[in-house]
Amino acid sequence: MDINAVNALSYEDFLEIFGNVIEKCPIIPAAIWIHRPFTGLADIEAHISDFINSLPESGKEGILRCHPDLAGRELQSGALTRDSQEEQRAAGFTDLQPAEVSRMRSLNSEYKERFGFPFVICARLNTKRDIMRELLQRLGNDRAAERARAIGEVKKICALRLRSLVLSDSANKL
Ligand SMILES: NC(=O)NC1=NC(=O)NC1=O
Repeated sequence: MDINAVNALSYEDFLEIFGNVIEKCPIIPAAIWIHRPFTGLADIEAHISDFINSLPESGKEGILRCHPDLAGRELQSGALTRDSQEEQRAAGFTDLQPAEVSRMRSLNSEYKERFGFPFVICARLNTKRDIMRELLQRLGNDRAAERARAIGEVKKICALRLRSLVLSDSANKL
């Protein structure tokens, strides 16, 4: 789907397609729709980033809280969104050993205990080993630094989701 096709979408179709580029936060694409016509993928990303950056700390932490844990309850119960299921599978979280599952569960709860929001990382850009190492390392950050780091990861997840939505369609067109 090229950017002209994106710009021609009705609001409903735009939200249907782009509603989950930030996990379970349709308000963000709903808000940036007003900025069309977009000049390209980078323009959509920039408007999403500006919207997120404009939020107070509580809003940024709210976005983080909309993310499912990696290898968490939602994964175990099959309650993940399609995007998240695919990302967690790609990083190797769908076939963990029981010991790895409990390790992730205790690290995730230690992190949540410390920061008040879940550990978020772009799973597609990391292996499960990288992620466990990052989780341990980031536990040492202060809250403000960790909030900023996690929001940076949300933006990476969004960028990859946008690309797969827009480019995959054009790939079909080739
Ligand atoms: N807590 C998380 O980092 N969750 C996730 N990261 C991804 O890339 N997909 C997820 O579901």
